[in-house]
Amino acid sequence: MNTTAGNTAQAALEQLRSSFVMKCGGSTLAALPDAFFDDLVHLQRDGRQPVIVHGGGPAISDTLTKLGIETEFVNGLRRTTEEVLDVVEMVLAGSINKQIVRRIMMRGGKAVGLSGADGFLIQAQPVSNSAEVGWVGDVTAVNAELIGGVTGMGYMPVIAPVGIDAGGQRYNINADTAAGAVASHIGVSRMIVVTDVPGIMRNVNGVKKVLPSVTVREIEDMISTGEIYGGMIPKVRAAITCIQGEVREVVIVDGTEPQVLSRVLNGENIGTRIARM
Ligand SMILES: Nc1ncnc2c1ncn2[C@@H]1O[C@H](COP(=O)(O)OP(=O)(O)O)[C@@H](O)[C@H]1O
Ligand SMILES: CC(=O)N[C@@H](CCC(=O)OP(=O)(O)O)C(=O)O
Repeated sequence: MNTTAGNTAQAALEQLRSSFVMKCGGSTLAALPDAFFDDLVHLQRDGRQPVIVHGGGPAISDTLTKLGIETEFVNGLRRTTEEVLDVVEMVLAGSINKQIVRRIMMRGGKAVGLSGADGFLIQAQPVSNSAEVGWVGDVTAVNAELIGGVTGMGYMPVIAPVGIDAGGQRYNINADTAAGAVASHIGVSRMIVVTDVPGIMRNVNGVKKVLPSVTVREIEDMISTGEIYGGMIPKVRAAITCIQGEVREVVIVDGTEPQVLSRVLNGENIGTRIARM
C-alpha cells in the first residue's frame, strides 16, 4: 500500500471507532417497520456509520424443515453438519442478507451485504465443544480494514455471521457472538442489540418488568435461576465479553419501538443497558 492509501485506510479505521454496531435478530426482522430503516438511514446521513450484523435463526430452521433436514440446538448453538452449513450460508449470506440490504436501499440508504467469509471478514476457529456441535465457530479476528473501507466509501456494511479459517473452512457463528466480536475488534463504544422483547425482563411481584440496566453479577444470577434463558443467553454473554474491551455499553432493545436507534444513541433510557463499571 502506498503512503496516501495507507493514511486513508488509517483515517477510515479511526473514524470507524465513532460508529456503532447494530445486531438485528432473526426473531424480529420481519416485524421491523419501514420507520426503523428510516431511522437507520437518517443516522447514516448524520455520519454515524452504522455497522450491521444480522441473525436469521428462524429462517434457517424453516428452510431446514422444508428440506427435511433435522435441526437441534445444544446450549443455544445449532448442531451444524456439512449439510446444515450449506443451508446456513445460503439463508444468512443469501436471502436474509440481501433482504436487509434491499430494505435499507429502499429507504434511501447506502448498504453493501457481506458474508463474514468474504475477504476473511470474520476469521474463526472451531468452538471448544465442536465434537458435539459440529461446524460452529468462535471468532479469532475481524478484518476491520475491510469494514473501514466500506464505511469510508459511504456504505453501511451488512454482515452475515458466517466465519472462515485460513484453510477455507466455513463456520456457523451465533449472530450475537459475531456482532460482539465485530464491535470489540473495530473498537466502537456502543453495540445495540435489536430483538423482539423490550429488554431483559424480570418478574417483580408477579409483574414482568424491563430492567433499565443490569450488572454482570445480576446477569450470572439470572442465568443460574433460569430468569435469563434461550436466545437471551448468547446476547448477555456477548455483552459481557464486549464490555471487557473497548465497548462502553451494550443496549438490548425492541426494534418496533419508534426511532429506537436514535433514542439509544441520544442517551435516552430505553431497553436494557449493560455497561462497563
Ligand atoms: N429475561 C429475559 N428477558 C427477555 N427475554 C428473554 C429473557 N430470557 C429469555 N428471553 C428470550 O429471549 C428471546 C430473544 O432471543 P432470540 O429469540 O434468540 O432473539 P433474536 O432472534 O433477536 O436473537 C426473547 O423472545 C425471549 O423469549
Ligand atoms: C451457531 C448458531 O447457532 N448459529 C445461528 C446463526 C443465526 C443466528 O444466530 O440468528 P439469530 O440472531 O436470529 O438467533 C443459527 O444457526 O441459528
